[in-house]
Amino acid sequence: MNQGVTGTVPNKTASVPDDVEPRTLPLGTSALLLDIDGTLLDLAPSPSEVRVPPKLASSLPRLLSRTGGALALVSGRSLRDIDRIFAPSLFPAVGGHGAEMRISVESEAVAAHAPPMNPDLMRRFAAISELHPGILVENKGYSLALHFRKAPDVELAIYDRVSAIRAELPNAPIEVLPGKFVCEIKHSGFTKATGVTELMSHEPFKGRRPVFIGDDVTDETVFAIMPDMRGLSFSVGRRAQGVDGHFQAPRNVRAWLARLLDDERAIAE
Ligand SMILES: O=P(O)(O)OC[C@H]1O[C@H](O[C@H]2O[C@H](CO)[C@@H](O)[C@H](O)[C@H]2O)[C@H](O)[C@@H](O)[C@@H]1O
Ligand SMILES: [Mg+2]
Repeated sequence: MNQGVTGTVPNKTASVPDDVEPRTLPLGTSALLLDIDGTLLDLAPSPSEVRVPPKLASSLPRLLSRTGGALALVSGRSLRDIDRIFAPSLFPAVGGHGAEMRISVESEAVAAHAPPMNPDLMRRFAAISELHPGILVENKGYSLALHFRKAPDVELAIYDRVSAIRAELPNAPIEVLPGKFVCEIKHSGFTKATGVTELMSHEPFKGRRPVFIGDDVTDETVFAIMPDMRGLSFSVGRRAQGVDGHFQAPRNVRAWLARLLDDERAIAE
């Protein structure tokens, strides 16, 4: 059996054809780095309404074991939220777009890379939700997300208010991160890419080939560093520039992850 990755695009600047999924991976030498919302999980009307399908709940712990612990969730969500969603399973994770990190489920130690957001600033940004009852505030402690999926018409008004607050505080170490029907205000100085770079410097990730799958603009920082790490990247639901392939939807990612376990069984037999 070919244990390499097939179906990759040689010229990374070329546009990505339809559904160029990797066929299989050698789990013994790969590190699986997986975005959550829009990649592993289908999007839901609100952050608390996402569900982990039973098959994924079963395949992720098995993949964690088959990779010798080198599987990590790389998310904009806080680690607390990630653990809630995947309970009772626990995974290594980069949370809050690089704001926090847990390298191993054995130690459970969490490294924090961002201080709590200034309470006054937090209050001012949260008050933007008064624009419309459909705006949902997600307080991550070190950052704040304003969700407008239920009030899409207020997107511009939200960004205007955020810009006005930032203009009053030009030296505040914060930046604005747009996502899917969400405007997030976070500390500057860390990203999913800084998180992944740090994670990959630790055992059991160190020395493995990273394979990152993500769906959103915020995942582009990781797509960009994969070539320097001899890694591979795959986008979901859109053909992002510079990636090695593309999954049509989260269900395709989940099916591929389940197939990886079957492939490994075939290799062992
Ligand atoms: O980096 P990710 O794991 O993809 O997380 C990105 C953000 O995901 C969540 O918000 C998004 O998903 C919600 C549930 O499907 C959806 O309702 C919302 O519109 C999306 O923006 C999460 O709430 C954020 O904290 C993450 O940053
Ligand atoms: Mg995502």
